[in-house]
Amino acid sequence: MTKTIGFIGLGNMGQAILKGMLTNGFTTANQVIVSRRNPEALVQIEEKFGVETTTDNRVVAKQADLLILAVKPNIYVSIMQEIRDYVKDDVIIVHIAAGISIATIETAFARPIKVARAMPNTPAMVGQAMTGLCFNDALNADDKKMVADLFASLGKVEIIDETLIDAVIGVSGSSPAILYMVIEAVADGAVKAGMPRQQAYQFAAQAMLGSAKMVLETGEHPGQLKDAVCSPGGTTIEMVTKAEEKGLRASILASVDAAITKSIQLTQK
Ligand SMILES: NC(=O)C1=CN([C@@H]2O[C@H](COP(=O)(O)OP(=O)(O)OC[C@H]3O[C@@H](n4cnc5c(N)ncnc54)[C@H](OP(=O)(O)O)[C@@H]3O)[C@@H](O)[C@H]2O)C=CC1
Ligand SMILES: O=C(O)[C@@H]1CCC=N1
Repeated sequence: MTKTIGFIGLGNMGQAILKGMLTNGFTTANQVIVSRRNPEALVQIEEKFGVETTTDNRVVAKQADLLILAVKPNIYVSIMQEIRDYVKDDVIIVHIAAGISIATIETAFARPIKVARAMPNTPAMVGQAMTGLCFNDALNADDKKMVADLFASLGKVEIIDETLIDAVIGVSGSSPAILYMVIEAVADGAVKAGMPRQQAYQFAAQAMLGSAKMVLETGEHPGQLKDAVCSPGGTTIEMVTKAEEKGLRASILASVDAAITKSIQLTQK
């Protein structure tokens, strides 16, 4: 990859993407330029990743062939107004914000522009992202492949229709937050029984990882896998009974639905 990759904003998600793409060889540090407002944070970023930094978003806009907007959704439009006269003609804008449609980006640039909309998640930091990706019609096949390769370097990527992006936010963009809560709660149970906390996190997180791999690698229905853990009259069926009694499934479904609803509301604003 000989293209210059620019990041405007480099917080939690931007750093997860940058770390993933450098670790997995999608690009090299000398091909990346980053802007954000906080100069001390930029010094830390230079030290940690070896990339060029600036506080001037327009400097990044001028240099980038692929420009990743990794700021919060509420400032997307003002950032686009700030940079739109500086970006290269054939720049690819990579947009990762919840609640902002491709059409909003096209309108903000007020000219034909290549837009890739991605919804990754922070497990990109460890090469295990799940990303939903869609494009506008301005990208050619090579452009699409390049952006898909970028996200493939962070974990798994699936090309989706933009109509599914809100569902992706619920199922994988936001869901790590509640999956961490599940790990925390499962570990709390073990701590209650006397296990040291750090050890409990190891056990709980490995159980989550192993269960996820079982779903992905056996292709079996999650319900079948659950049934296989439940010995008749055993401990697990007691656990499952309590989880149902406490509304675990309904609560998770409602939580995912809340994230999706919020994403739809943000998009309609
Ligand atoms: N966190 C997640 O799990 C996911 C987040 N996303 C999306 O990623 C985007 C970023 O989220 P996240 O990384 O969590 O947010 P953070 O708050 O962690 O990062 C935002 C970044 O934007 C920078 N920033 C703020 N104002 C400006 C400005 N005017 N010019 C340049 N940089 C600016 C901040 O740095 P400074 O203050 O120094 O300017 C910071 O680096 C959001 O749109 C979100 O929807 C998508 C998928 C998952
Ligand atoms: O909380 C948010 O809005 C972002 C989008 C998906 C994950 N984090």
